[in-house]
Amino acid sequence: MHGSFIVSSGTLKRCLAPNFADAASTSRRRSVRGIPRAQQVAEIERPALQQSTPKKANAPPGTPLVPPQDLPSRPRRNRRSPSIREAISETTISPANLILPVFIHDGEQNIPIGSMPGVDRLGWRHGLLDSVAEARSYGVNSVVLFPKTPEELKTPTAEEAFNADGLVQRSIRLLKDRYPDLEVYTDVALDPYNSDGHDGIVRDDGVVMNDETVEFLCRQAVSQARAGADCVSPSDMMDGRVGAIRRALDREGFTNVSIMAYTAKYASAYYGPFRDALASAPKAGQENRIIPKDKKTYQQDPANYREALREARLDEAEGADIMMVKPGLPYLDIIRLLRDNSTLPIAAYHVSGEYAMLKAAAERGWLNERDAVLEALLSLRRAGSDLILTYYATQAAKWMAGEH
Ligand SMILES: NCc1[nH]cc(CCC(=O)O)c1CC(=O)O
Repeated sequence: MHGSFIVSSGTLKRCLAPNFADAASTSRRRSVRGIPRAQQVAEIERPALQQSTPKKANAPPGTPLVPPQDLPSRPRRNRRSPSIREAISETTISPANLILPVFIHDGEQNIPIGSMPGVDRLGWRHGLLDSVAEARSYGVNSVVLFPKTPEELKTPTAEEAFNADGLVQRSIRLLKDRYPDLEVYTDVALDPYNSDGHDGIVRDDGVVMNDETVEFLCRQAVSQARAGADCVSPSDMMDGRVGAIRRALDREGFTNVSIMAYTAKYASAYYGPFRDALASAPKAGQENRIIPKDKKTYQQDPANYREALREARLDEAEGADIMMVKPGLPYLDIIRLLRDNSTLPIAAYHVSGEYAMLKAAAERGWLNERDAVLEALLSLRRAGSDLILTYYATQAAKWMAGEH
């Protein structure tokens, strides 16, 4: 193995650093009249270094300690073998970092989702239990639940969200009954239950009402906690909801239930396949009512960076246990921003559109799916996230275990 790295220094200079080698030999040959060569290098090429570098006792005055052409910087030495690369690898990822989002419906069959090949709406009993069992067998022990609500149960005020016997509440009980050590996360927002397709309650004039919505979110979070959820995750982006939910949970005795806040959630085009999966996109307006066609009055503008820090300070002060950035790859700078400005764990949501892009390219043979997915997830970790929500969770854990 080492043999492959033994190349004559002349060849190395020609192959790897032709410009550097040329520059070094030219400077040696060049002579400036009346000045000794060592001094020429020192005075002409490195005046600043000459002043600050300590000198060997017996070296002539003006001799730089390390003439630059004799100590070329070669970062490739630290990449030359798998052992050295592994030894100095800065970022790791393991199945324990992953949270699997699952779509569930109130039926028995698993139903494929067109824009997310490989992901199904799971039958809430067997499909869900099987999927969780498989994830756990590869070390993924966290799930977050997203329900597909039948249209007839949706209302403008989304009461189904806190039905004690609703699909999510039943599914939490089923999961915690079977796997008490499973970490069950829930989504807190009204969109899967709201006939208008918004995360909050829409007034007739089209305003998504903040404080009224927060009251409903508190009831939703408490009902999920009562069913056994370990962590509730407000994804609605209403103001003040983290503090209100914290107080509501504590008042009901759920001081151990945590809150993973969607802190910096952007009004993104990358949620398209998710809204297909749940039929939860904003609905068209009606004659007597205005319904906003997008979520820009509550989700953040993709152009904004500082705003994420403002949201993070609020969520932290209001008692969030984990802060999330969403989507993932297009927002690596925001993950890093939060990481550097908080001591809380940071989560990243590798969303449905990111999954769909990778799948589509892989299906066409344009990307190596395994390598591209693991690189994407590693990048989310490198940017500073502790947890990653990804539809690839089980598959990625399989790849990490060396399976195909
Ligand atoms: N509050 C709803 C919610 N929770 C998670 C996602 C998107 C997740 C994904 O795209 O994978 C959305 C969609 C939205 O805000 O419209």
